[in-house]
Amino acid sequence: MNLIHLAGIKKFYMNNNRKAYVINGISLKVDKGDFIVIMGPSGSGKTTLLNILGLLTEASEGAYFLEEKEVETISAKRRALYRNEKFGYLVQDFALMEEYSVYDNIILPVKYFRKRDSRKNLKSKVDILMKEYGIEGKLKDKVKELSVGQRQRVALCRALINDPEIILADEPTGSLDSKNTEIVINNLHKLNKAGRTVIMVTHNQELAKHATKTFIIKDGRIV
Ligand SMILES: Nc1ncnc2c1ncn2[C@@H]1O[C@H](COP(=O)(O)OP(=O)(O)OP(=O)(O)O)[C@@H](O)[C@H]1O
Repeated sequence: MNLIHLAGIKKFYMNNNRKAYVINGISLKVDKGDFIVIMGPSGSGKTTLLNILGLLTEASEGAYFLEEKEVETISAKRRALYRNEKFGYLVQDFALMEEYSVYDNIILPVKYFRKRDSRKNLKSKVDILMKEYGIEGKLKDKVKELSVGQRQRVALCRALINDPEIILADEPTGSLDSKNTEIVINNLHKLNKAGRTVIMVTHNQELAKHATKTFIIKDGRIV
């Protein structure tokens, strides 16, 4: 069973009453345990594709099968649940809330979509993750007080708080020096080896060498 199957996906935005296609007929398959790398020039549609994969953006045409269920046929409510439970997101510059505590940043995905966790349960999940990534003791610190390395670990904890099967990473190393890039990549590899599927957009050719599949996108198509 494919974890993900995209069949002829297109996405357009209206520009002066005309359809401007940013994704123009992409078909691909992702298997459980894959480490997928998506590359391509700036503006080629990589982020849009990642957002479609992560159920953040709806495709305009084509079919998206998630575990063989066509996403279109899933109710909006269930889709939101899937989005939050199946996917963890890691983005460039981490998109953390600077003025908030580490704890509040990590639980953000839970806060928005899932109320089922008791406070105590949640706290213990956060503790386990923070320990795993060596930032225990930073729970109440504001993110703006942290180093780059600590921030990236907070971002990883946030991506993992719902124990997602799939990690979507959009240029997670884009703004990092080589040491921190290596740490992020090693962490993604560890998570992949532990059974999580990773889909990563990157400009860094070096990082593609670990991929199980690499897709090069140009003008909204796989080339
Ligand atoms: N909401 C939107 N409305 C209109 N056009 C959009 C929208 N979002 C993205 N685009 C356009 O879609 C194209 C693809 O954008 P996308 O961000 O997916 O590219 P990318 O390959 O990730 O680029 P980069 O490497 O620079 O981040 C761009 O031309 C962009 O301007």
